[in-house]
Amino acid sequence: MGGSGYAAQELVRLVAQHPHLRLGWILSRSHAGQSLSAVYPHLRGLVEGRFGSPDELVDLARSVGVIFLATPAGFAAEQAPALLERGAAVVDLSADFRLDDAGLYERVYGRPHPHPELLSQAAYGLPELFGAEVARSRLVANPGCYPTAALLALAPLAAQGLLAVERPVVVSATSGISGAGSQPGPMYHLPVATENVRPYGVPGHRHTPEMRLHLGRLLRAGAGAGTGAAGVELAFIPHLVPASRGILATCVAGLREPHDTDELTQRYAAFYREAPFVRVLPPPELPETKAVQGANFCDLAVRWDPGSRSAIVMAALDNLVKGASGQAIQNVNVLMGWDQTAGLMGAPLYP
Ligand SMILES: NC(=O)C1=CN([C@@H]2O[C@H](COP(=O)(O)OP(=O)(O)OC[C@H]3O[C@@H](n4cnc5c(N)ncnc54)[C@H](OP(=O)(O)O)[C@@H]3O)[C@@H](O)[C@H]2O)C=CC1
Ligand SMILES: CC(=O)N[C@@H](CCC(=O)OP(=O)(O)O)C(=O)O
Repeated sequence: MGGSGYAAQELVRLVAQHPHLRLGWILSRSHAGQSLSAVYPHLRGLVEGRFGSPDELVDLARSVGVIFLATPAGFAAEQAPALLERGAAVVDLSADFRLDDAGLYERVYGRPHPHPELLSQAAYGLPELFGAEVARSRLVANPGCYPTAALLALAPLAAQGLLAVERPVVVSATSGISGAGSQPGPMYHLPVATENVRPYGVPGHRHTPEMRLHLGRLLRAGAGAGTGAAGVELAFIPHLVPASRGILATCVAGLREPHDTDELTQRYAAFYREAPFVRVLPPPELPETKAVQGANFCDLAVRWDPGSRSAIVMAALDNLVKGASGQAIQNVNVLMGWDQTAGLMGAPLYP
C-alpha cells in the first residue's frame, strides 16, 4: 500500500528478487489502474502489471500472508486492526507503532492514537536488537531511518553498561533527499537542495524520542541495568545533503571508563557476530554512504576519543533499504522463520 512512493518502489524491487515472497498486489491511490512501469521505469521487464485500488486492501488481507504499509503516518494506525483480524501479518513502514505509549505518541505526532491497545502488540522491527520480538509478532513497526543508524551505532554501549548515563549522547546525522519521500516541500527541490547542506528539525525532530525510548530499553535490559539509570539523554541533529540516498550518523557517547579503539572495535564485532547486515569496520576504515547504496548493510566504525572521554561511533546505511524497505523484508524473513538474509544479500552499487 502506498505503491507509487519511494519506499514501495524499493519494496517491489526487493520482493521481486526474493526466493520465498511473491508479489500479489500493489495498491495506489493516485495510480490505480495504471501500468506499473509508469512509476517503476527501472523494473520494466522484471515486474509487469497494473496498480490495484486501495479499496481492495481490507479484503486482500484474507488472501495474502503479509501486507506492507508504505504510507504516511496515520494510515496504518487506522487500518491495522482490520488487516490483522483478517489474518495478514502487517509490516508498517511508518511511525504509527514505533512508540510504546499512547501519551508519548500524541505528544510527538500531535494527535491521539486511534488504537492504543495495539501499541504493546507491535514489535519494534530492528532484528539485530529485537529479533525475538519480531519472530513472535504479527504487527511489525519498521523503525525510522535515522533511529536504525543511531541505535545500531549505540546499542553495544548501552547494552553492555558502558555509557556514562549522566552525560547526553549526541547524534549528528546527514540524510539524502529520498528520506523525505517522493512529495517533499520546496526545501527539497533541486535548485535549493543542490550544493547545499542544512540542518533541520533542531531540536525536537520526531526521531529523538524514538531513539531515546529504544536505547533506554537496551540499557535497562542489558548490563546497563546496573547503572541505575532511568533513561538516556540524547540530542539529535539531522542534516539534509544533496544526495539521493544514504544516511551517515556520527554519534558521540561519553563512557564510564577509559577504553581504546581496538578494544571497542572488538566489542562491536563480537556484539554483531550473528548480524550479517552489520559490518564493523576495522581501523582505519570509516563508513561511507556510497559503500552501502542499494544494499541492506549498516557499516559501523567506533573510535575512542580520550579528549572527550567518549566513544565516537559512525554508521552508514541506505535510508530506503536498511532504513526502510530492506529492513521491512528482513523483518518478514524473521517473522516467517526464514533465513534473515533471504533475498537481501545483493551487493551495493559502487562507486
Ligand atoms: N523515504 C525514506 O527514506 C523512509 C520512509 N519511511 C516511511 O515510510 C513511509 C513511506 O515513505 P515514502 O515512500 O518515502 O513516502 P512517499 O511520500 O514517497 O510515499 C507514500 C505514498 O503513500 C501514499 N499516500 C499518500 N498520502 C496518503 C494517505 N493520506 N493515505 C494513504 N496513502 C497515502 C501515496 O502513494 P499512492 O498514491 O501510490 O497510494 C504516496 O506516494 C512513510 O511513513 C515514511 O515516513 C521510513 C523510513 C525511511
Ligand atoms: C531527509 C528527511 O526528511 N528524512 C525524514 C526521515 C524519514 C523517516 O524515517 O521517516 P518516518 O519516521 O516518518 O518514517 C525526516 O527527517 O522527516
